[in-house]
Amino acid sequence: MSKKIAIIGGGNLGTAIAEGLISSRFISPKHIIVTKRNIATLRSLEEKGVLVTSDNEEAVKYADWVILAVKPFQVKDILSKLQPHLNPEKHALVSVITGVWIKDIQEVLGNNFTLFRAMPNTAIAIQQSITCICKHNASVEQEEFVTNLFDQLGKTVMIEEKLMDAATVLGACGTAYAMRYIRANIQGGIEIGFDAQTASLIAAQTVKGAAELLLTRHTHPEQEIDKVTTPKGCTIAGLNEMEHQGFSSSLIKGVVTSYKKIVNDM
Ligand SMILES: NC(=O)C1=CN([C@@H]2O[C@H](COP(=O)(O)OP(=O)(O)OC[C@H]3O[C@@H](n4cnc5c(N)ncnc54)[C@H](O)[C@@H]3O)[C@@H](O)[C@H]2O)C=CC1
Ligand SMILES: O=C(O)[C@@H]1CCC=N1
Repeated sequence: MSKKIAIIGGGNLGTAIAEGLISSRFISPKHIIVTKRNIATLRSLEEKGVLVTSDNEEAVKYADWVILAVKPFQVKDILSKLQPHLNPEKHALVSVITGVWIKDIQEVLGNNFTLFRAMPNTAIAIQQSITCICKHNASVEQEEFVTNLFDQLGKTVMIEEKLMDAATVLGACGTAYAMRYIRANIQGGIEIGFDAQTASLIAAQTVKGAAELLLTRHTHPEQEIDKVTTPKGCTIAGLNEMEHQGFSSSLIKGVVTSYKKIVNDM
C-alpha cells in the first residue's frame, strides 16, 4: 500500500518539503496532506493535487507518516491533542522542529513510537537541501524510507541526536549565512561597476561553482584557494584584507552564537 504523509504545519519549511516531494515524484501529491490553521496560503499546493486542511486530526487519520513542521513552542499542545489519534502500530513521526528532543516528544506520546528528527534547510524546495537525520526505535525499512525521502530532496547524513543542534546551525541557519555572503558580494560588485542583476548572477553562480568543486573533488577549501591566488595577485590581497577585518573570525563567532542561542533557549 502507498505511504501517505501528513505535514503538520504548512509554513516555510512544511510547504518547501511538500513542494520538493512533488517535484521529485517520490510520492503522489494526493498522498500528501498539509495542515495549517489558515489554509488560504496553501492554495498553490492544493492546485498541484495536495490535500490541505486546518484539521490536524483529519490529517493523521489519513496518513501513516507524520512530519511535524510547526514552531517549537506549538508542538506540545498540538501533540497532546493528536495523542488519542496516534497509534504506534500505524504512525511514525518525523520532527523537523528546532531544539525539540526525542525525549520531549516521548513525554507527550510515550515510548512506543518510531521517531525521527530531521534537520533540512529551505533549499529542500528545489531538492538541494542537506538534511541531517537521527532515529529512535526505527526498523531498517523505516530508516530506509526516511533516508530515501530526504535523499530525493538533496543530500542526507545520519547523525547522533546530540549533534542535532549543531546540524541546525551549520545546515539550516547556514542557508541564511550563505545568502549574506552572496549579498555582500553583490554590494561589492555594484560598487566596482556591475548592475545589481548581473552582480547577483555572477555572485550566486560563483558560490555554486565553488561548492560544486568541493562536493565533486572532495578537496579542502584551502587547496582550491591555492589555485586561485596568484603570488602578489589581487585575490590574496583581497583575502588577507578580509581576514584583517575579521572575516573568518566573524563567521565562526556567528555560528557559535547561533548554537548558544538554541542550547540556552530550549
Ligand atoms: N525555516 C527554516 O529554514 C527551518 C526551520 N526549521 C524548523 O521548522 C519548524 C517550522 O519552521 P518554519 O516553517 O520556518 O515556520 P513557519 O512559522 O513558517 O511554519 C509553521 C507553520 O505552522 C502553522 N501552525 C501553527 N499552529 C498550527 C496548528 N495548530 N496546526 C497546524 N499548523 C499550525 C503556522 O500557521 C505556520 O504556517 C520550526 O520548528 C523551525 O525551527 C528547521 C529547519 C530549517
Ligand atoms: O532560526 C531558526 O530558529 C530556525 C532554525 C533553523 C532555521 N531557522
